[in-house]
Amino acid sequence: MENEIATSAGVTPRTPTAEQIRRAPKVLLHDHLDGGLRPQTIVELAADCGYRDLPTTDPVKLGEWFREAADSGSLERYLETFAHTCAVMQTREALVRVAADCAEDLAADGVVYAEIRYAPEQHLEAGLSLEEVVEAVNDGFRQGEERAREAGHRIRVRALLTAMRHAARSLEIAELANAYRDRGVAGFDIAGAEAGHPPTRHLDAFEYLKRENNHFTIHAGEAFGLPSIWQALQWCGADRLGHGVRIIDDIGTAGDGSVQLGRLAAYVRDRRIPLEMCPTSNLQTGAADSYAEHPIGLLRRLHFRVTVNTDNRLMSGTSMSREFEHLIGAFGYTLDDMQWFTVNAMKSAFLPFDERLAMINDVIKPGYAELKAEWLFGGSLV
Ligand SMILES: O=c1[nH]cnc2c1ncn2[C@@H]1O[C@H](CO)[C@@H](O)[C@H]1O
Ligand SMILES: [Zn+2]
Repeated sequence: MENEIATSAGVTPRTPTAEQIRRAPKVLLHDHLDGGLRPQTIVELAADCGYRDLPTTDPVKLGEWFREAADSGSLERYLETFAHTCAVMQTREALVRVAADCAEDLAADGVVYAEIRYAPEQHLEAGLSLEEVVEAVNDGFRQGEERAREAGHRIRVRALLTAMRHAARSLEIAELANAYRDRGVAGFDIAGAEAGHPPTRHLDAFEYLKRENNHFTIHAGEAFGLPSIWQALQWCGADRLGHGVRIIDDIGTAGDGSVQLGRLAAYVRDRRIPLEMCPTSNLQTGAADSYAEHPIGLLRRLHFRVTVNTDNRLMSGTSMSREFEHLIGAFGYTLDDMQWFTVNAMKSAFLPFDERLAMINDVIKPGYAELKAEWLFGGSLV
């Protein structure tokens, strides 16, 4: 789209180009390691480990298969596709490679800070210990950061350890997250099918993490409504909400356009609870009907602490740039809006405060300032 230039009164907000969106610094808080593999890598790892159940070994068709299979309107069916990615992530070499690819791909897409989650308990089939899984993934992230640096990109990656909500290992995984806290692991999460698996089943894990002054997020309010969000916050004490889209059910809009927040929605906004929103994933699992109708539009207008995320780049055929392209198409967002979402995400990261502040002031704001100034010079400043 053609960029408009300044009016005499000031600068008309311009629609960012695809290239600007890619180059803009972005922060990613909700992305699953086992949901972001390159199709080519899956095919090669399957051949290496003798996994024969892939639906196809053609990388292009495999990418399409994941997107279509995940596009079912149900979270449970969406999650079935992870059997294939987890199957090829069972050795140290495979985990290092997938984690390194992940960091490299995100950096090439302009992501400067990412928290990548995965469930260590899903990578033990070939005999690795939980510790070996964490160390392999950490090593992969360091390799990917290094490869990105060589390619001229800067990214920092931290891991979040996920426990599966239908299983019974959450306390053990929480202890693992705490043990690796100063070694690449920034926090904890629970994921998996939401209906029938309330977060309160894992209270001992959350209470342990709180006693240890550690951080956690909970997938809540994605496939299931307000009770799940309420439990995640008021029983479990989550620092952030994975998705949280159903908070919209506690927000009423009157005929005159005025908005009324229920007690829970008001609490989420007042306490600045970060919402890790993943628009494309939500369209696939039926949590929203279209980008234009996605609750992120209203929540951003109401100044909730909203962040933009990918969830599963493979299953959703997406990237951070693509998520922003969809939102810009639906809501007319500008670089200022992108910066607002990005600063929100950086403020909400599980990094120490001084590092978050430095990322905002020394990386994110200068990055956006440079992009916003380009129209003055008719091109890139670099
Ligand atoms: O959107 C989601 N909601 C709930 N669980 C998910 C979602 N995406 C992925 N996983 C689950 O998290 C595990 C660890 O990464 C994945 O294996 C998948 O089962
Ligand atoms: Zn998720």
